[in-house]
Amino acid sequence: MKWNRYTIDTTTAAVDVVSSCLGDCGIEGIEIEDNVQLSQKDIKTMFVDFIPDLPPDDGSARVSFYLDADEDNDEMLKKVKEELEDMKSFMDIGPATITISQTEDKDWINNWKQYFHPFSVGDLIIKPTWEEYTDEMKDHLVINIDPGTAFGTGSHETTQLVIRQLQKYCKKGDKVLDVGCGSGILSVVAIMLGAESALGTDLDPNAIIATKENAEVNKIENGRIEVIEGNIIDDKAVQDKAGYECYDIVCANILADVLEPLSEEITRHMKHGAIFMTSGIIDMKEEEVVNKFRENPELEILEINHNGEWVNVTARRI
Ligand SMILES: C[S@@+](CC[C@H](N)C(=O)[O-])C[C@H]1O[C@@H](n2cnc3c(N)ncnc32)[C@H](O)[C@@H]1O
Repeated sequence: MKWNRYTIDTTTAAVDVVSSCLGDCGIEGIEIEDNVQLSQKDIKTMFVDFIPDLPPDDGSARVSFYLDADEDNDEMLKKVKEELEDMKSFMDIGPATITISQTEDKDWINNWKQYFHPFSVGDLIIKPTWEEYTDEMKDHLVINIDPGTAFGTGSHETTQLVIRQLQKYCKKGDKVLDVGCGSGILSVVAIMLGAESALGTDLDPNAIIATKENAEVNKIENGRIEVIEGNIIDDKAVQDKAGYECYDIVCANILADVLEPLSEEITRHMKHGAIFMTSGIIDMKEEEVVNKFRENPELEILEINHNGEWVNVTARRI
């Protein structure tokens, strides 16, 4: 589907007013671009793979909206222009010029790919599926990843914290449960490190698709990576499918609010002595999560590691 993208040149001070004027015209869904750096507080509460470097903030901003390119946009555009003109008599909204460009859905979905390039975590190299193998990769374990619209290129600190724990604890023949598998990256890494099988679970149907595709692209034999859509914390059907007392390793890179109830449920699925490696915990929640883990008498905390603001807690089932 083709869209016309209309971009209004305005100022950071007027962004809210311009956005609400678009809402009044009946436009749903806008995009705001400015060069205001994210605060540390913003960054801490976001779960994003890439934070772009921005040029200096010059006070300018752009507000864009999208209209179906196959429809007549003239009437809506006239309405928007009239609203902007009205507003100009009340406050400075910058030039308020409107420029048009065309775009397609797939551009929005694939835009992030320009930032994703091969990188290493310890000895392991993580490579986007669309990039070529190079000579430097030949003595390394290389995994190919295309997360699609799921989370998990491997470049996020939280994913890397778990990958390092897998490198430390994953043994040949292990059975792995990957709760919140996203792109399936942790399951693929576990298999590459010698695990016998990995079961991924996720609430997001796109994660289920991405995990299957990433298993295939890494030439992992059928059946070694399986996936279930659903919530192991409170869905009996998912719990039964996953099975009990059968995993050597459970990895879960999910936010603290999910890990806390998960820490009550998960030991039933783990063998005695199995390892529970978690990440996705922002540092301000570390103490809360650690205390919650300590409430489960079957969990013994082995390690706490940090990467930037993110925390990994690794525990063992007694
Ligand atoms: C930060 S991503 C981690 C993806 C990947 N495992 C990684 O380490 O890069 C968290 C994933 O957990 C999923 N998720 C959130 N709550 C969940 C739950 N209760 N059960 C299963 N998956 C969940 C999200 O849909 C998301 O795909």
